Amino acid sequence: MTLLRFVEETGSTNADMLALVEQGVPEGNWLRAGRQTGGRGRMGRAWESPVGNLYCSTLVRIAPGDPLPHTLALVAANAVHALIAPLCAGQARIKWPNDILVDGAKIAGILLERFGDAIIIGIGINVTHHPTGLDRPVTSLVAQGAADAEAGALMERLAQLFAHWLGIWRAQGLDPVRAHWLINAHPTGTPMRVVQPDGEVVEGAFDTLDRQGMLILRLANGESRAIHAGDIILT
Ligand SMILES: O=C(O)CCCC[C@@H]1SC[C@@H]2NC(=O)N[C@@H]21
Repeated sequence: MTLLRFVEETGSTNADMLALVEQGVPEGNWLRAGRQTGGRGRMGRAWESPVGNLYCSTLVRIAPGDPLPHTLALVAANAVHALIAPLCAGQARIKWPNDILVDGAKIAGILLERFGDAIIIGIGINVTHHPTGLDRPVTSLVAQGAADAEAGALMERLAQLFAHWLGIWRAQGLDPVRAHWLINAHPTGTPMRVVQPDGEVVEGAFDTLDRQGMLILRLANGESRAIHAGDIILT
């Protein structure tokens, strides 16, 4: 059963969900905040969180037989893409591992954090606002022409879409989730630069996503490189 909770303001819905997980909260719970004062992004970055955008977190308790936990990033990306794509004037695509871009500008981000058998999945969607002054293009649903988009209504639809893709991941495994992700991600051959967590930068072209959810990069010399973590810059 899905349970949606709302708070006007918090530090981070991921941090709050972590506290709920420690109290034993079951799967299916969602927490949404109107604004965050300490929103967390990937790679230790902050996530600007003014009123008007969607900030929410849920949890999945890993059960025996589940696919690899980190592949929940693909479940979340499929759900967020399905929510956003029909509302945007431009083309929405998934960027590995789990950003959603519209015509190359970031509109949503997903942050997975693990606590014991629980994976916390935090989702931020730019609805009415997007940050300015970044070194990368960003956009929002309103900037994409979805003038009526509203965070609360989006939250309900997102919870349904996430439950749908989680059910497929559990019942059928990663393959159908991966296949759908590939249809909606950057096409094979897309040039990209990968900044790995240790700072190493690798240039290449997107080849595919392997069955562990790793990005397979084709290097200029024809070799393949499997990337398990990093920041992707489309070049
Ligand atoms: O860097 C990214 O792309 C991931 C951003 C994730 C932001 C969301 S907003 C709701 C949840 N709470 C957080 O503190 N972060 C995530």
